[in-house]
Amino acid sequence: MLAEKNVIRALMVQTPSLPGNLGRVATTIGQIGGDIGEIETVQVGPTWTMRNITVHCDSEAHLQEILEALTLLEGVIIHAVSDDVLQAHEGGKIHMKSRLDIRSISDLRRVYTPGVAQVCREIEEDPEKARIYTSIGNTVAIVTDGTAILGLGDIGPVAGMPVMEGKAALFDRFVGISAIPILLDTKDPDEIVRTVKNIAPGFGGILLEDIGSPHCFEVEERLKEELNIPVMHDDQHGTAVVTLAAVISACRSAGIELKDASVGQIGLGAAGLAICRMFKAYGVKEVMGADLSDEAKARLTHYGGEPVHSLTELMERCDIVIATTGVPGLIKKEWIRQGQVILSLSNPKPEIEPEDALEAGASFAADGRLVNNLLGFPGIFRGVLNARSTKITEPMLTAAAEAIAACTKLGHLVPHPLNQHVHQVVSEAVETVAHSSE
Ligand SMILES: NC(=O)C1=CN([C@@H]2O[C@H](COP(=O)(O)OP(=O)(O)OC[C@H]3O[C@@H](n4cnc5c(N)ncnc54)[C@H](O)[C@@H]3O)[C@@H](O)[C@H]2O)C=CC1
Ligand SMILES: CC(=O)C(=O)O
Ligand SMILES: [Mg+2]
Repeated sequence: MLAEKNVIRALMVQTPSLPGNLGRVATTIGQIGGDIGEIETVQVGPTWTMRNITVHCDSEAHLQEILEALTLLEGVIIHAVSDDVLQAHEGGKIHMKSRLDIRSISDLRRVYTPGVAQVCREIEEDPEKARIYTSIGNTVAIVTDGTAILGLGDIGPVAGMPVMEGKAALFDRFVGISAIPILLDTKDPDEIVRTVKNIAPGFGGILLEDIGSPHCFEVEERLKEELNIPVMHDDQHGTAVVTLAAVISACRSAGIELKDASVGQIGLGAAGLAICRMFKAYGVKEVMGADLSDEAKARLTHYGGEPVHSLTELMERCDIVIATTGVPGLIKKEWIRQGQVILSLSNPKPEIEPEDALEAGASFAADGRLVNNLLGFPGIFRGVLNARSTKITEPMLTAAAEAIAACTKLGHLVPHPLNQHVHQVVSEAVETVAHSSE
């Protein structure tokens, strides 16, 4: 089984400035099974070169093995080893910035008092003008109660903040939306709904994130009903959109008719139930599901899916298997059938490593790093905010999934997430549906 390379370190490495020396370092790292990420030249001396090399290792012991091997190389000096991920998080990942420069007294009077009072009056007379004269229409609240942070479970909202900051950074990077994490010190659905309603005037939309099931279902439904701005639980619908897109692409490459295929979902929580609902709504006839909870299985039945008794039954019967349980290593290699599509989407660790699934005979396999809701939520919100839509509807989500699939290369499951084009096409697809239903 291939290990997971979850230990990421930046090595400050000095080598002689002669051809082949970087090659010696890279070969040594590779021979011991380390994966090289970024290489940055930070300083060039008279006879030496200093580089920052990011290395992905299986464990601390594996890292030590690599360091020891490097120190045996003649002329190579390791000056520092730092934790790249922790370092990137120092001080947090986001920061609210002024769009206007404030240098003179007249700037001050225009941006702040007394000038600002005139703008307040305009908005008081016509609240719609808040869309023009404030950032509200381009701002999304990322709301969590910390109860299902990735697959780490109920670790609380503050421990979940790095995820929320990450989502905010992605909103900014991909679609220019300003997003603000809101951490809730309550898990009570009534209180969550009341709090989100009370803060909603400051936002153009609400992204619910990592709120556990089953209370996430009630919270989202009530907020959608009671607010006149778009609300979406990312773990449900963002994930369902990207999963459907990946499966459409897999079927296209494998020449399978998706609607006639049997789809099996392991884990019927927030992500899993929404995936089943989306496949049913897309016209897939056979959608099966497994969960430890009888209530979760009853919800699947309510939406037209078929609960199965065991994971092995599901693995035997389904052409396409998706897992969102948060349980690493849940799917055994020996359960995989030749040609199956296996999407083990739990973060930070999947139910089966894609390499293992492929080795066991899967035709396509991916984990939650690749098939990730980051391909969906930025464009979906850009689209509804552009259209000034008050809802995110099922046809919009289907259009988003089809847009992602349409810009996926044959043989791939999804487009590269850093490809700006995918976020733009999702946004355009959602906006088009929003305008057509006005
Ligand atoms: N790749 C992506 O874009 C996304 C991945 N996820 C991942 O999916 C996982 C679950 O997230 P949520 O649905 O929000 O959590 P959740 O807590 O709502 O759902 C998890 C479900 O899995 C079930 N489960 C747990 N162990 C099981 C087992 N051994 N067999 C069958 N069912 C089992 C639970 O009963 C529960 O219904 C997390 O690891 C999360 O990171 C979630 C959203 C997006
Ligand atoms: C990607 C994501 O939203 C999750 O794993 O919870
Ligand atoms: Mg999430």
